Formats: sequence, C-alpha cells, structure tokens
Amino acid sequence: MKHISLLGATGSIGTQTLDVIRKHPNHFNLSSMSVGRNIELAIQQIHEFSPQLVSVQTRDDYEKLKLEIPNATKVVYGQEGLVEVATDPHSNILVNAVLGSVGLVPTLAAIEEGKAIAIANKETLVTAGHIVTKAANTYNVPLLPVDSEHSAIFQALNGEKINQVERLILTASGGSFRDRTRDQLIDVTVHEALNHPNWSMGAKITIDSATMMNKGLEVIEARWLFDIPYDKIDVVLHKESIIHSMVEYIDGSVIAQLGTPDMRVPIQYALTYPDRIDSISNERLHLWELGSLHFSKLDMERYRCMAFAYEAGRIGGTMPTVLNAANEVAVAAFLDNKLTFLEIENKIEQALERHQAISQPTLEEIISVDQETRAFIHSSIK
Ligand SMILES: NC(=O)C1=CN([C@@H]2O[C@H](COP(=O)(O)OP(=O)(O)OC[C@H]3O[C@@H](n4cnc5c(N)ncnc54)[C@H](OP(=O)(O)O)[C@@H]3O)[C@@H](O)[C@H]2O)C=CC1
Ligand SMILES: CC(=O)[C@@H](O)[C@H](O)COP(=O)(O)O
Ligand SMILES: [Mn+2]
Repeated sequence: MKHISLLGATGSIGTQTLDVIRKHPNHFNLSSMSVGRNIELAIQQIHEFSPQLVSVQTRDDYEKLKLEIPNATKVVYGQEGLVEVATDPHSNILVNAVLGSVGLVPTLAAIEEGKAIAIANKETLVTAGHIVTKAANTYNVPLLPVDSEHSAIFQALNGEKINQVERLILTASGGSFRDRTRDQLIDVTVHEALNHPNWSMGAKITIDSATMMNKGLEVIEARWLFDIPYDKIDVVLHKESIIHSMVEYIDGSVIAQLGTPDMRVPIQYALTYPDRIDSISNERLHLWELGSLHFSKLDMERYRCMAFAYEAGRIGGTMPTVLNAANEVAVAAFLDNKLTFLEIENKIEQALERHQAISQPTLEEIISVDQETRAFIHSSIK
C-alpha cells in the first residue's frame, strides 16, 4: 500500500490523481492533501477520501473548512500548510500537482524527509532544478516524472545509461493556435487560447501550451530530470499528441512511448513504478483508427518563448527562475484580460533582458529573484 500526500488536489492533475486512487483502493490511500481556494470541491474530496491532514491557501478558508469536515481531519493553511502536507509522516510518496514555483519549498522539505516525489509541478524544476536534483541525490529519493513527455522519456530510457543517448526528442502539439501565423495572434481571446486541441488541463498550462512556453519549460525540466545538456534536447511538432516523446540512442535506434492523451496513465505509472497495474481507462490506442501521425519542424521565430527558454536554460543560474516567474505573472495577467496574448512574451523578454544571472544560486537567492521578477512584471502592467 502506498500512502500518498497530494499537493494541488483540486486541480486537473490533482483530481486525476484521485481518480487513480479511487480506482485502486488496494494499492493507494490518500494520507494528506492541499488545495488552493476551491473549498467546495475540497469538502467533497475530504468526505470521500478521509485524509488525516488538509492544507488550504488562506486563513479565512481554514476557519470555514474546519466547520464543515469531521474532526479526524486536521486543517492547516498557507505556505507552512503546504510544507506540513509534503512532510506528512504517514505518507511515503508526494504527488506534487500544485501550480507554480510555490511548490519548490514543500518539494525540498519532502525530499529531506526521504519521500519519493512524483512531480507534475514543472515550475519547481525550472526555477531551481540544480537544488532539487542535488537534494534528491543527497537523500537518495527518486524524482518520478508525471509530465507526459518526461514519463515517456523515462519509459523509453528504461534504465539505460544517459551516455548512450544521442538526444531526447520532446513532442509538442502546437497548442490552441498551432494553425495560425504570428499576425493572426494579435487579437486572440482568452477563450480561444484555452481551447487546447488534445488535452483538458488547467488554465495556466493551457496558455503555456499556446505560447509554446510549456515546451520551453519542459526542455528545462528534461535537462534536470535526465541530467542531459540542452544540445541533446530537441522538440518536434506532432499535432496528434499520440507519441508522447522519444529517445534517440547513439546507435540510431529511436524508442518512442505512445498512448491516447490521458494524464491518468503517467500519473499511475509514477505511483506504481517499477510495476504496472490495470489502466483506469478502457480506451486503448488503435493506430488504424488514426490512420496517420504528423510531424513538422519547430520554427523558433514563430514560437519566441521556445527560444527564450533554451537561452535562459543555457545561461543557467537564476535566468530560468526569471523566465518562470515572469511567465507565471504574465499568463495570470492574460487570463485576467490585463495583457494581450503577444504581450506575454514581451513581458518575459523584458524581464530576461534586465536580469544579471547569478550562477549556482542558493535557495534564498532563487526566492529573492522570483519575488523581484514578479514585482517587476506586476509594476509594468497597468
Ligand atoms: N494538467 C495537466 O494535464 C498537466 C499539468 N502539469 C503540471 O502540473 C501542475 C498542475 O497543473 P494543473 O493541474 O493543470 O493546474 P490547475 O490549475 O488545474 O490546479 C492547480 C492546483 O494547485 C492549487 N494552487 C494553485 N495555486 C496555489 C497556491 N498559491 N497555493 C496553494 N495551492 C495552489 C489549485 O488550488 P485551487 O484550484 O483549489 O485554487 C489546484 O489544486 C503544473 O505545474 C502543470 O504545469 C504537467 C503536465 C500535464
Ligand atoms: C499533458 C501534458 O503533459 C502537457 O504538458 C501537454 O504536453 C501539453 O501539450 P503541448 O504543450 O504539447 O501542447
Ligand atoms: Mn507535458
């Protein structure tokens, strides 16, 4: 039996993690969870899964929630609450499905407690990959990828040595605007941007997918998860999202992982690794139903966020922290109709241009650069 702590239970990955737990009660138990502001859904989840510990984002919601749930569930809140859930002594694995770099400190705390980490929260690896991977090595805990591309690479690697890899090939759907030119992006709406062709996901990652920043963040995520240089990480456009990613070996063999677009598959694999159990879904991949798969070369001028991510990743230090923090604030502003779609990348570019990277930053330096970048972007938005 695996006892799970879940950060971000009310989100897209969080609710799908609960689907997996619900389907396999003999394998998994929910020990603790965190939510943000969706208290109504949290109450339902607490009644169904009876976690012994729950964290909410604000003190007000903490006061409300305590009145609505059984006394057996302890309620905590804020950043300290996230850390308390992540270090829950009754759990042996943390599923980090919270949104944004707020996941960093709880992840490090869980690693220091020796917990395995199933990581969906890519912003944590982007903002401080060197610190997270060093801590995981020090405490000898596995970082198990949940992100579909990284789960695909993990499966295609299947324990082979990274020095036998020629390159990793991440697939990218192209997002909601894949068939538009840059000129056709000037007036796009939030509603249009949220219409991903293949995946149903949270709002922020869906916008990241449309700007291609999602793939940029994933390139940096892959650099840290698989300890491989940027020159060996490629991206190919693949509009069907059936091949989730590939590994090309030095002998020319390419191993791909395929499946219907269903995040419950990589979530479950991270929880059962190195074993596999029945799929939650009856839907199977029938290639004859698809007929053909398509691939095309990625144009870095069309997708400027990809170029920013490679550049920030190669510079390293605090540059990816700036990339991530600027993106988080700019995307939130776009969702709030305070920026246009193309202004997202302009804001990120401004933040990167003014920053002098600190190499090998400490956790305190990362947190300070993250906050300073957020303040800069906020102050530049009317
Ligand atoms: N969705 C997907 O298919 C995929 C997602 N990922 C990654 O997984 C992570 C989660 O994505 P997704 O599930 O789509 O996101 P959602 O927006 O759907 O969910 C985010 C979760 O985090 C909570 N949350 C948000 N901000 C805070 C905060 N400041 N403090 C505490 N809790 C907070 C939300 O709470 P509430 O809703 O209660 O406010 C919610 O539970 C991201 O890093 C994303 O890139 C990776 C691959 C695929
Ligand atoms: C499901 C998942 O892992 C997402 O990150 C997905 O890959 C987004 O798709 P694109 O970024 O390729 O549009
Ligand atoms: Mn992905």
